[in-house]
Amino acid sequence: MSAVGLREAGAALAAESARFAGLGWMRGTSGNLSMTLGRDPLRLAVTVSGVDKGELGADDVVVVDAAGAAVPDQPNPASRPSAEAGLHARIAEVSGAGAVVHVHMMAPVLAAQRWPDGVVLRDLEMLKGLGRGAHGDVMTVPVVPNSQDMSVLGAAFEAGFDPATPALIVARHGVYVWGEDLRQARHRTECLEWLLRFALETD
Ligand SMILES: CSCCC(=O)C(=O)COP(=O)(O)O
Ligand SMILES: [Zn+2]
Repeated sequence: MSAVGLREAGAALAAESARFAGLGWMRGTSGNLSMTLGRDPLRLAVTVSGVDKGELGADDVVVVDAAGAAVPDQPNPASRPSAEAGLHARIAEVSGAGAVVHVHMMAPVLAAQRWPDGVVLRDLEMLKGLGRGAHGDVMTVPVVPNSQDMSVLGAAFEAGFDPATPALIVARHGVYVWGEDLRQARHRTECLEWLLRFALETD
């Protein structure tokens, strides 16, 4: 990808990050976002590591491979990709997603604590926001244990992957949501947060 194209991707990631930070879902330096740039070989634009994601600029982006490692010849060679880039890459590869969102909102972490075998959602209009039916359809959001090893998290994700469920909760950590692009991934994230809060507050 050209430096100009990567800058555009970085600007889109920065704008989305600012929205999530504004919602309080990327506190401190938490959270990270990615966009799929190419599939053969897999390439993702991912946010940089360890900075306030509400303050990103267009250059705060790194291109990574299928393992989440920075590829050679980056425009900003000093920038480190998100520590969770490897899981983004696995999700993008397995699901075909064009964008992956990872935020540290509270509802999925609380839900995973209460339902560690998966969070069951049913009979709610907001399920349509995740491509499901509002009646008679049951969506179980998978929960995997947290790990600092992205290949462990990636394997756990893949073992429970359901193409009709574009979300994964990492216990005591946060949530991953994906879609065909950043906008769809954001809408799904917003709807999932609503659904999880409903589940928690009505249980
Ligand atoms: C307090 S944030 C801990 C790391 C984390 O879970 C996260 O989402 C941010 O990691 P990154 O390397 O993308 O900054
Ligand atoms: Zn995280």
